[in-house]
Amino acid sequence: MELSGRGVFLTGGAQGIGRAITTALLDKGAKVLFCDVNADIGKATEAELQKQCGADNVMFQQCDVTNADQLKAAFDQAVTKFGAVEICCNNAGIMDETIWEKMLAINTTAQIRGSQIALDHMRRDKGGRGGVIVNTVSIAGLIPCHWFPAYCASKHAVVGYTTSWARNPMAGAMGVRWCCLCPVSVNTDMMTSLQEDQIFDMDNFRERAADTMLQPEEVVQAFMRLVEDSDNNGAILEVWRGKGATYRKRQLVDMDGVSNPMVVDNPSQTSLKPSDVK
Ligand SMILES: NC(=O)C1=CN([C@@H]2O[C@H](COP(=O)(O)OP(=O)(O)OC[C@H]3O[C@@H](n4cnc5c(N)ncnc54)[C@H](O)[C@@H]3O)[C@@H](O)[C@H]2O)C=CC1
Ligand SMILES: CCCCC/C=C\C=C\C(=O)C/C=C\C/C=C\CCCC(=O)O
Repeated sequence: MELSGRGVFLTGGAQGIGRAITTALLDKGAKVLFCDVNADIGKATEAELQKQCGADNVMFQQCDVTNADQLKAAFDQAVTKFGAVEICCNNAGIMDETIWEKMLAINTTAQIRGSQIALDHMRRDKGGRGGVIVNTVSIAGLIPCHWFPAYCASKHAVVGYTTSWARNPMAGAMGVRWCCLCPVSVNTDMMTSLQEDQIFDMDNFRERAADTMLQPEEVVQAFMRLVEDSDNNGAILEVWRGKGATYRKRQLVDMDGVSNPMVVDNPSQTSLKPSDVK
């Protein structure tokens, strides 16, 4: 997919992964409306990016993605400004097990709602131009994570939702691709400002994550691959430090030659050992 001139809608773009993706898309000539609940950081980011890339090419809209009306209005604003949206990135997310219902509203419900709004606008069988919907998930959407069970659930749900739409028999006629971006831990505010009680067993996770942490730019490369590969509907792209981005395959594995074969996602990258299989 050629990106120059394409209209983009992205949530949670004031900082972190969303800001890095926005910057990279602008560098490739796309036009981006990013929204965020944080108006101060959003406006500051808008000013910096407009200076770098031109005031007509990038725009910020304050929006709480859990507010359905605000989310629809922000998306519609992108359509009005750019003529059409062909790339939608549902990216806004939080990690805080103490407010898990709000976390599910942001990480899951709003990503589903944003996807539905984008699909309605993009689908070719209803007069749209087609496009791609990329949902920022996480490795936590693919494997169990005892440090943050509700976050993990919020991300697994998005993988199920996104890949289910990709399998729709009408997908070809709709002309809309569905992708999951699944990085391991990334050095952003989400990670650096996390408080002790927001996840379980923080010290253990810190130790585990120290060697595997990505920079936002590494996630951007993976995002670009998802958007630019035009034959990847239903893709789940994992991003691990040192291994770069790899498309994930589910495999039927006979773990120990004794138990029933089971479906495992990339066994070498999970903590599963044959002795774990009951
Ligand atoms: N940082 C990490 O280790 C990883 C993050 N992710 C996912 O990447 C996405 C982006 O996260 P980061 O850039 O790391 O975090 P971040 O905290 O740096 O940025 C998230 C942005 O989302 C915005 N946001 C939060 N709630 C919102 C709401 N209700 N409405 C609108 N905007 C809202 C925040 O204001 C912030 O600007 C999230 O979905 C996160 O789950 C995935 C894997 C690893
Ligand atoms: C030290 C503070 C950690 C704060 C974590 C903040 C954000 C993390 C967001 C994620 O989406 C986490 C993504 C992946 C972690 C899941 C598993 C890591 C397992 C690593 C391994 O097995 O090597």
